[in-house]
Amino acid sequence: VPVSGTAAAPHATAPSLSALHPVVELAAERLATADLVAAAKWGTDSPIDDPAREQQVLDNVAAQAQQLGADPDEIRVIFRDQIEANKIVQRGLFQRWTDHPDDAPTTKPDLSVVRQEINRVTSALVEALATTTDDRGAVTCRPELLLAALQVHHEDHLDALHTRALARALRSVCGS
Ligand SMILES: C=C(O[C@@H]1C=C(C(=O)O)C=C[C@H]1O)C(=O)O
Repeated sequence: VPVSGTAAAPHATAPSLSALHPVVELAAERLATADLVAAAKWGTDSPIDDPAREQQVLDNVAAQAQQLGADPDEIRVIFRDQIEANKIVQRGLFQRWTDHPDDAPTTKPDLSVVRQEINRVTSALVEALATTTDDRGAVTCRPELLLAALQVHHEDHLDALHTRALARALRSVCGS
């Protein structure tokens, strides 16, 4: 009798994914870019908070939402949370690197290149939000979101800092 969950078929008995799984996965992917942003800013004059760039991000997602037939204001609110969550990770890493200089990054990514990656994930997340408008308005949204968050937490091996930031990022996904 074959043992279930062996290396040959690791996902054979995996539970089905919640409709909101892509939303959570992309929110986590966007948060993963915060590590690169923090490394790009560490030891430079670039501040963690960049209000002009934030405005650009919010205007872009609102315009994309409009094109996709989603509610631009709703998408803006959700992205304010993505931005706050991103800064939680950056601040957490700055604190960690201040306390433990040996953990500080030794290479500095180019912020403009990292922002291109952020733009890509941002756009995919707006799409995922637009296609889950009905799921996000349903009474099942919160349990589905929690299930998806637990799955992504497990899949991505999120540490405490990224888990806390992910919870912040998902605050308004089911409405406020
Ligand atoms: C990610 C950055 O840091 C902050 C977070 C932003 C975001 O999540 O889009 C935008 C600007 C900054 O306030 C960045 O500077 O690009």
